[in-house]
Amino acid sequence: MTRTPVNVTVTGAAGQIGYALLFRIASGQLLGADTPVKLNLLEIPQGLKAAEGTAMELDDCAFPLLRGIEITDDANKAFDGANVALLVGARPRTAGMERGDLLSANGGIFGPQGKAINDHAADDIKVLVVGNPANTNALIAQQHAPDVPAERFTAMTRLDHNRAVAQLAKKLGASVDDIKKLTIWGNHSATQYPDIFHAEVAGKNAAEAVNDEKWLAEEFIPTVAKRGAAIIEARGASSAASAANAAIDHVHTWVNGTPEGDWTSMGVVSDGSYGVPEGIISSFPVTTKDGRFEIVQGLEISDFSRTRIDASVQELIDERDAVRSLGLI
Ligand SMILES: NC(=O)C1=CN([C@@H]2O[C@H](COP(=O)(O)OP(=O)(O)OC[C@H]3O[C@@H](n4cnc5c(N)ncnc54)[C@H](O)[C@@H]3O)[C@@H](O)[C@H]2O)C=CC1
Ligand SMILES: O=C([O-])CC(=O)C(=O)O
Repeated sequence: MTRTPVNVTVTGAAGQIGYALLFRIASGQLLGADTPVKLNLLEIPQGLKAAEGTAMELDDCAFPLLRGIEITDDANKAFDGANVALLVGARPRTAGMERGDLLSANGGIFGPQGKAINDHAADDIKVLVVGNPANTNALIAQQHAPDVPAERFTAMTRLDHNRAVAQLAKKLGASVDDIKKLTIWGNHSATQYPDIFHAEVAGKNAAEAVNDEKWLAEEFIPTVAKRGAAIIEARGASSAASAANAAIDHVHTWVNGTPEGDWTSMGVVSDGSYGVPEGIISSFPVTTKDGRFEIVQGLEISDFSRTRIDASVQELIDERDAVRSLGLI
């Protein structure tokens, strides 16, 4: 435990995901039990006091791995020397807000944060964007960081992945551990496509084990894709603990690797694989090793899957075109 601490920057630290996330990072669940961390918390001025309160509680946990907490409303300071950045803070959609307004408001956040990462983060920076619309916010940040390799900007679809694993396990009476190689394609939105055609349950093909295309089309896919809205409806607030858990999983897997015989889902910059236009940030099946990821190649895509992947990718293209026409990238 004599290692230099890893600098982890969290934006939106005083929000509900932040509250569910910071204690887990500080306890070692993000980077491992032998990796000390230093937390840099970025908030807007109105959020600073609540972030101070969370920092007091972090102190009170006496986490052995936590080597310091800085709180600021200045992105240049927050990302200074950052090795890992979790961009959680975003402008939520409020009543009467059009999509263009939402994209503009978030462009005003993720553009400057991307530039601050470009100018101040450590050379090995890894960025996860959680704040919605996550894929396009990640694209905006990436486009403002020309000196950072594009593949270091990722968007979170791990919550969707975990939701899909849980639903599939429930349907088959299997354990979540038995489910492998499930994929979320496309956007973190209601158009996402959770794909079980290459998934395995205890070594057998999951789609064959389910053998029920009606359940797939009418229950499984909509349940996973609309789970965020269902949580808001039930809880009166959006997913927070499960979103924080997925953020931990995403970074942990990116840093430590996917197990042999499995993959995960991450929103990553497309290299043109599977007909997804180069440059947009779309969810793909990926394997990770030594802090790098690779898009899984060579999967056969059925017509059922193709239509759904294309629809979600089209939404990402439309979002990219909208932020382009607003001058945000
Ligand atoms: N990708 C995914 O799977 C999921 C994404 N989300 C998204 O995560 C985001 C955060 O969710 P919650 O924590 O529940 O929201 P929240 O509203 O509780 O917290 C957001 C925090 O961000 C702060 N913030 C706003 N602008 C900021 C800026 N420019 N810099 C730093 N901080 C800023 C706010 O002051 C607030 O404390 C939302 O956009 C939500 O839609 C939520 C669940 C899943
Ligand atoms: O819709 C939201 O704000 C929350 C969200 O992304 C999710 O739960 O998947």
